[in-house]
Amino acid sequence: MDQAIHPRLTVLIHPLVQHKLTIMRRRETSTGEFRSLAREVSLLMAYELTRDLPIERVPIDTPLEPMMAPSIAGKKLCIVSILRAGDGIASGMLDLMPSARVGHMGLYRDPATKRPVEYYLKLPEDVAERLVIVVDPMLATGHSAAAALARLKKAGCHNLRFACLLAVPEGLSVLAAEHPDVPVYACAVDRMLDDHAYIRPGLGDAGDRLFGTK
Ligand SMILES: O=P(O)(O)OC[C@H]1O[C@H](OP(=O)(O)OP(=O)(O)O)[C@H](O)[C@@H]1O
Ligand SMILES: O=c1cc[nH]c(=O)[nH]1
Ligand SMILES: [Mg+2]
Repeated sequence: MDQAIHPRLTVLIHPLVQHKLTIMRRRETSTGEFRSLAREVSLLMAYELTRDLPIERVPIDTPLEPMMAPSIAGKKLCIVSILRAGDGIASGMLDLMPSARVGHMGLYRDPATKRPVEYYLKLPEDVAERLVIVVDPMLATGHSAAAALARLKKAGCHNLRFACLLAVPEGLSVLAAEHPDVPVYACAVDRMLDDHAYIRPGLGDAGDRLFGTK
């Protein structure tokens, strides 16, 4: 059903992911717990997102004998965090992939127009040669993610993936229309957007919950 909205959507139905996400959604979950859970869920997401990375065999010596052992081929990947809430996802992914490069893109949603406004951009120089995982916990209208992906394509990136905690059909449709080539990973697809473009049932404002700003 969700794949009808976005043909390259993967929903992470693993019980650990779903259980942790439920705790994150709860109103009474504290900032500290929310942040730790975001990190744990993101590590699990990174495991799924990297399942198909190309492998090559390299010669190594074990203490007992030489062997040809599997190793990830090519340049390592780059995580691009959509500030500021994306940082809550990037940190968990970096726990699993500590040598990944990291780019930052500052986008905020104009409260009146609900459209993203770019206020910061810093990418690794060789970003175009890397697999780029764009992270932001919330895919709501989809315009922030679509703008981020468009900006990265303009910078020459052609191997892109987008990862979020929660998506809604509206945002998935925007990504399917504007970036059908980009696989999307989400932990859940929620019911709808409300009149303020918040995800329902959702988890509230991801940035505020991660950083305790409200
Ligand atoms: O799909 P969209 O409708 O574009 O909305 C999603 C965006 O809104 C949130 O960011 P926000 O503007 O609250 O910024 P913040 O991360 O600084 O809190 C969220 O983290 C996304 O970036
Ligand atoms: O529900 C939503 C929508 C956008 N941004 C959030 O943090 N939460
Ligand atoms: Mg916010």
